[in-house]
Amino acid sequence: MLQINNLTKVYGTNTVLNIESLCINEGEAVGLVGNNGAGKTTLFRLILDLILSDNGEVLFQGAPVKGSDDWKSFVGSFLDDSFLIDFLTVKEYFSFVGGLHSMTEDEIKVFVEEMSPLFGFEISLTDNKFIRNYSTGNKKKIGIAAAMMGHPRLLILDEPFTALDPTSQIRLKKILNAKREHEGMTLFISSHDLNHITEVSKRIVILKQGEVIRDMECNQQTLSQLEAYFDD
Ligand SMILES: Nc1ncnc2c1ncn2[C@@H]1O[C@H](COP(=O)(O)OP(=O)(O)OP(=O)(O)O)[C@@H](O)[C@H]1O
Repeated sequence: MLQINNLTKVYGTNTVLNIESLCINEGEAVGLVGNNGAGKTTLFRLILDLILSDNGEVLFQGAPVKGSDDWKSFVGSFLDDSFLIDFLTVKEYFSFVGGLHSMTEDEIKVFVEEMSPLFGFEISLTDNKFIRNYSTGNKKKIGIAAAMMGHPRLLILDEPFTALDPTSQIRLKKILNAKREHEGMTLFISSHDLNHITEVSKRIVILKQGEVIRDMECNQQTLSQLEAYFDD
C-alpha cells in the first residue's frame, strides 16, 4: 500500500531522515517509535506530501504521492492542530470534512455517534463553541475523528495519545483496533507511549536519527524489548 524508497530529508547540513526502504501493506497496523528528534513527524510530513524530500519517493498504491491528489481521499491523517480549522464549530468542521468525502448530514451524525465513546459529553454537534476554544485534548479528539471520516484505507496519526485523558486513551485504542479489525483500515501511528503503541500495533518500526534501525512484528515480548531498547 505504502512504499518508501531511498527517502531523505536534509535541513542545513543535517540529514534528519534517511530511509532506504519501508513498505506498509494493506491492513497492517504499524507503530512508529523513536526518541525526540528521531524524524517521525518528518516522515509523516513527507508521506503526506507536506514537505519536499531531498531524494527518494513515497508511493501510495504504486503511484507517487508527490504533486498528486489521487491518494488523498484514501488517506486520513492528523499530525497537529494545524489540521483543524479553528474558527469553525465542531458541526461546521465535520460538515466541511464530511463534505470532502461526499458524506450526507445524516452520515455525519452517524459518524459522530460512532465517535461518542471518545467524545464523551465534551464534544457534540450542538456545541456552539469554536474549535479554538476547546481544550488541547478535545481539539486532538476532534482532529483524530475527522481523520477517520470517509473510511480512509490508511490512517496516519502523530502521537494521538498525548494530551488525552486515560478514558479517552482507552476508548481511542478500542476504536483504532476496531477500525483495523472490522474495516481493514491500515494504521501508521507514532507514539512515545510504549504501552499504548504496542496495544494498537502488529508491527513496530524504530527510528533513530532518521534511520529505521528496527522493524519487528509484535509479540508478547515486544513491550519489554522496547523498554530494554529505550533504557539502553
Ligand atoms: N523545518 C525544520 N527546519 C530545521 N530542522 C527541522 C525542521 N523540521 C524538523 N527539523 C529537525 O528534524 C529532526 C526530526 O524532527 P521531527 O520533528 O521529525 O522528530 P520527531 O521524531 O517527530 O520528534 P518528537 O518526538 O520530538 O516529536 C529534528 O532534529 C528537528 O529539529
